[in-house]
Amino acid sequence: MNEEQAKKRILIADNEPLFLRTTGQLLRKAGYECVCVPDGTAALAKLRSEPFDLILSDLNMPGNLKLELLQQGREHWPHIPLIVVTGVPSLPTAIESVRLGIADYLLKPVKYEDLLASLRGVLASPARSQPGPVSAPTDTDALAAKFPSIIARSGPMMEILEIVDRVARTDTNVLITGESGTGKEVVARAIHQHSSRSEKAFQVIDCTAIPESLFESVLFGHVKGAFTGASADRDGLLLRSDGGTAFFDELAELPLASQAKLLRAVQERVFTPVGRTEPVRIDTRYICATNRNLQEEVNAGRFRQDLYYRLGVIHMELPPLRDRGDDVMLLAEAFLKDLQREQIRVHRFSEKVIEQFRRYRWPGNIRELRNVIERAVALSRSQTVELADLPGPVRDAASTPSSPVSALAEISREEALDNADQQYLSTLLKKHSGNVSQAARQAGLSRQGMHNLLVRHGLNANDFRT
Ligand SMILES: Nc1ncnc2c1ncn2[C@@H]1O[C@H](COP(=O)(O)OP(=O)(O)OP(=O)(O)O)[C@@H](O)[C@H]1O
Repeated sequence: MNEEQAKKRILIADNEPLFLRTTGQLLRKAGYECVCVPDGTAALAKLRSEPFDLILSDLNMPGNLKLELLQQGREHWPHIPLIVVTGVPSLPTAIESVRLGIADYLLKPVKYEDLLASLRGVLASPARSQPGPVSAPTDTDALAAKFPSIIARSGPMMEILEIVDRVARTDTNVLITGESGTGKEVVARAIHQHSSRSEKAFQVIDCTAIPESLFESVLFGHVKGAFTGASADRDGLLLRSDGGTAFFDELAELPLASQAKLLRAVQERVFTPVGRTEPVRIDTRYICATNRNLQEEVNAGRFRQDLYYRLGVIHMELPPLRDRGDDVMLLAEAFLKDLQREQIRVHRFSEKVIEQFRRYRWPGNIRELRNVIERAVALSRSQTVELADLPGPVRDAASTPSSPVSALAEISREEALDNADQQYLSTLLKKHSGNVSQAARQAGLSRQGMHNLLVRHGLNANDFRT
């Protein structure tokens, strides 16, 4: 038994007798002192009469059906970190728990190792595990001003900003989903910048850029001589996020074997560099992003459920730009203003352009909007962006298609080539079932080059997946 643990007193509240008994026994064996109670009311009574270092609480139990234990616990004993264990995950309660400043949120059945890892992590970082309850939601202007990097005013985005505001104050792992170009990385950075980890690194880890065979070495590092070519000790990407945030982009692309290795680092908060035997302890918050539906990936056996639960404690789905109402014009004006620093002569959009911006469906979302505006500003011959400065798909959105011959007669050579390019890319993506890397290889382009072309033509590789 370790001295440190022997001093820690844990209050366990759960109305499942079996869970209560076994958890109490296991944690006592691990050296903790445990007090077990069957409901929220008994837990509050214990808190009033005895000192505790941590509360482990069920969500759905008598005396906590309206989150009384969580609310009063955080209000009267904000110094005692609280871990929630629930059998019924639900977004509203997860968000509400986060709002109240809970330190971790675990799903039943909880593996004993996961529980221990969570307890140790929370007890080891007291300053961050007690973010305290969050004040009432601020008004729209104040919220928008708080996150200047996220330009938004629409209802769906204000809800997102509220969640960003809340989760930034906790250490909970966050999964951000949404179509390509909806701002997942922008949101992840905002969470980091407003968190207690903001002084430390925000480390981007692009899951598509790490070959499966090098995953451990790239992520965890290696020692000199660990394998052929390892000529010196090298730290991995994960270590750079120690004390800060690791942002795993395109998480769903991670092969299953790599997922298993990542799971250990996430749940046990340790990893072992290649060629070493001693594990390294790490204090990282995970924010992950993907444009796939991770639950579907789990159902299809392509993504580990345990990792999904660990990383997706809070799940935020970013709305596509077409569902953000007039945010499209807010963003367009902001991008135009940005560009004016270099291109002072263009400073407004014509009425018809504004109409098309509102009508077009923006499959490449905000990234596409930005590219369209950059292109238009470069092409524009006056102070106003006109329809002719927009690429074909945006200009023609929702207009009745004319016959190919008359359509061709109306457009410039550049546009005709543009259209042919778009058709070529569609055929290529169809052939490779939406696999951008394969399509890029056949076209003799880099993956990024292909990605840029797709955005320019308003194509989404996901639409070609089979
Ligand atoms: N709300 C926003 N306000 C201002 N700029 C934004 C906003 N959302 C996204 N952007 C800009 O749009 C571009 C794409 O954003 P980002 O890379 O965060 O999207 P993403 O969803 O992570 O894309 P992908 O899925 O392709 O990785 C970036 O240039 C970013 O700065």
